[in-house]
Amino acid sequence: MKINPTTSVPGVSMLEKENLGRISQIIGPVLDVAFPLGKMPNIYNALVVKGQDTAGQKINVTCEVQQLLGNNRVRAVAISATDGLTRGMEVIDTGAALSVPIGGATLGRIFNLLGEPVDNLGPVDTRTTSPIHKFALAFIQLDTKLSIFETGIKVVDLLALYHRGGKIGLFGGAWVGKTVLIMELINNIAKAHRGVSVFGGVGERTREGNDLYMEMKESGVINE
Ligand SMILES: Nc1ncnc2c1ncn2[C@@H]1O[C@H](COP(=O)(O)OP(=O)(O)OP(=O)(O)O)[C@@H](O)[C@H]1O
Repeated sequence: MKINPTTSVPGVSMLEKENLGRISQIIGPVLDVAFPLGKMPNIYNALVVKGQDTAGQKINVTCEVQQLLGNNRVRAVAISATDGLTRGMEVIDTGAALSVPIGGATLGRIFNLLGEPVDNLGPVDTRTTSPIHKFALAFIQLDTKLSIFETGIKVVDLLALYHRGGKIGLFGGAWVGKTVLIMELINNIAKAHRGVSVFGGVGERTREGNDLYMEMKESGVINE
């Protein structure tokens, strides 16, 4: 059974309660969690830490299992800050990878990595969700007719074509224009199509993510 940690509110379902672990080590964003014998979560499962820090503030941190360490321990990476987490805290295995909303309702919206809207434009229809880790399509399912995904950026469309339905990464040295290029892509694609859905990654916590967020705010792509 798949559970979307972002939609399993309020509280935690009984199924989630069944598989509880405890934090055994925290190093920055990396958590080691010990689970009962025979109840190890799978790699990529989402774990949720809910509790209170020493100041009484509520904590709700989602992590993703990256490694099985042996001795019933897993190593997970937190998707948000781990401030306030302490050893011994309860960790819930949600039994599934993180899922995010997909489909028409997501167009023109901006989400964090948990699939929660961060553009203050209200809730999004979360009936159709998809896990963030999936197997790639089989060759026979792929469209054999290649087509170009036009970006409207001349140098890209001419020299480094994007394949429709493919994935792209943007790598470059410091201050060479990665953020500007991403902004331009978002802007052109949103105008050319019905909109664009933006899912933030761990970068949300980095200066890169903040730059992007601020620029989108200034250019009116998001309202806040
Ligand atoms: N095509 C361009 N022509 C002129 N200036 C540009 C161009 N692209 C980006 N810049 C300028 O270069 C600077 C760096 O751009 P940007 O922030 O997009 O780089 P970055 O690669 O994302 O940087 P960082 O590695 O620090 O995240 C900015 O001042 C931006 O306005």
